[in-house]
Amino acid sequence: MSSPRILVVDDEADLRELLEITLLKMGLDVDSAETLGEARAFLAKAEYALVLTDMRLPDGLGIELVREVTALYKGTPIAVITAYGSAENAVVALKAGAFDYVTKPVALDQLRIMVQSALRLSTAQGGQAEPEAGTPSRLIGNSPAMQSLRAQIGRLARSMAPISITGESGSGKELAAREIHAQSSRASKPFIAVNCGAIPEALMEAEFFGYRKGAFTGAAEDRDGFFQAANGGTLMLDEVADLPLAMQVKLLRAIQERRVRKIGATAEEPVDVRLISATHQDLAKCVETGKFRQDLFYRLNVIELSLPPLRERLDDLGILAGAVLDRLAGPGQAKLGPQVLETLAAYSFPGNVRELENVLERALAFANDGVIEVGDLSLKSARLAEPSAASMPAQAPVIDVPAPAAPVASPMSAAAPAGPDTLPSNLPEYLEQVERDIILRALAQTQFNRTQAAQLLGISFRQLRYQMQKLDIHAPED
Ligand SMILES: Nc1ncnc2c1ncn2[C@@H]1O[C@H](COP(=O)(O)OP(=O)(O)OP(=O)(O)O)[C@@H](O)[C@H]1O
Repeated sequence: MSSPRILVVDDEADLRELLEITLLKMGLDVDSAETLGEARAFLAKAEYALVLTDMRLPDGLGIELVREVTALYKGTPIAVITAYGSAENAVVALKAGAFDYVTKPVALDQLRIMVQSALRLSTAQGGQAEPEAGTPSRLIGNSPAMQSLRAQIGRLARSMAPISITGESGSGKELAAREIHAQSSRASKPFIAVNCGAIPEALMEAEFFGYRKGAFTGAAEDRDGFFQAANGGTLMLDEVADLPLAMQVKLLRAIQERRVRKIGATAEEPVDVRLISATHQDLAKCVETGKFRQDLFYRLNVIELSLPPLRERLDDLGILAGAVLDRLAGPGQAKLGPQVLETLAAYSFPGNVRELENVLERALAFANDGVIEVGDLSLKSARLAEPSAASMPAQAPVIDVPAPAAPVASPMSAAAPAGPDTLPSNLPEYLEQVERDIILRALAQTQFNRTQAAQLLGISFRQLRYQMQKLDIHAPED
């Protein structure tokens, strides 16, 4: 069997030679072109497992080749070599469909990592441009929005370009990120999702980059961070807008250098991580208000993937509800009674698919013989959707379900001040009690619907879940 063949396109003889030698040593066959014209001639004659092109060539720009290869040789990944610090070129190339990039001076360890990743792509998918038709997706739904989303994911899975996923809370951002990873050549490596809003600022650097034994008090042994844990795979930065500015600087550096340094280590180590970020906030607005760095935004936001809210794809309600019930009760064991789907379609689902899951889980607990009736639903009447010809029954029903007994906030203990002028005797304990009290009140108000409680409190579902775990708050049936 012949070795995979790589096409190198560069007019600088020294660099070309270095690339050729490195690739040959990896057991690969190499063709070299000095110009776009020569590269086109090679491409017309042979199939390549990777094209690696410089950006400036005597007869044009490498980006032209990126566009041509992306359009004409769909199964062939193309990567570009960009000048150091030229984030713009790298981002433009990735947007145009480049698989990846390396910066000059070319670090050979990074080059090898990139080439291996391109080779995995051609072996994993046999050089196909799209994932095989019929591959089951985790993202359920047949609405046009979901079909287009799945097609985009299929294309995005084939590149290293950082993706920024936007969408309301619970709309499936993490699920989409997992799907991209699962369809990529990185699927056999880890997918690590990090909730940036849930990590205390003081621990962030250690959590992201790891530390060496003895780096600080309590560092009893070497520990990897998220970047090392996700090496070869995908790192999802969820709620990325919550990253403090100091951490944004460090993250930007790690992305630019593709290297990280553990706290207490002297040397940096290369990391091969595909980044996916997600937020339910408007990141561009965060840049305007100075909360998020422009340069990091530019690096993370190379490709945008936007998830539609559930209320904009109500056609999917039936299939989603069916899948959720099958998962909760076993296949075919539970179903929706008359008018339930219409009732659900009249609700605006601010918490999206997650809220649908919560609503059905709760309803199933009230349901007789696995048949959910309208009365088993506990939807907030205030949140019913604006009427829309497609989805609304004539009258939006108002459903009031008695709240199951939710724990009631306990009175403040001795840590609390006796009056407005007295100070608490133990501030952390006091603050914890205040937080617990507020969370419990929000949960009681929403009949323990965590999605709605998080909304009431203006925090994300994950933040609420994290705080509940921290404060040891459980749902009544837990
Ligand atoms: N299209 C879908 N098909 C099936 N399940 C879905 C879909 N979209 C979301 N879900 C389910 O909804 C729940 C929430 O999804 P996910 O955690 O991906 O949302 P998110 O947008 O990342 O939420 P958050 O903004 O709170 O982090 C999960 O249980 C997920 O499996």
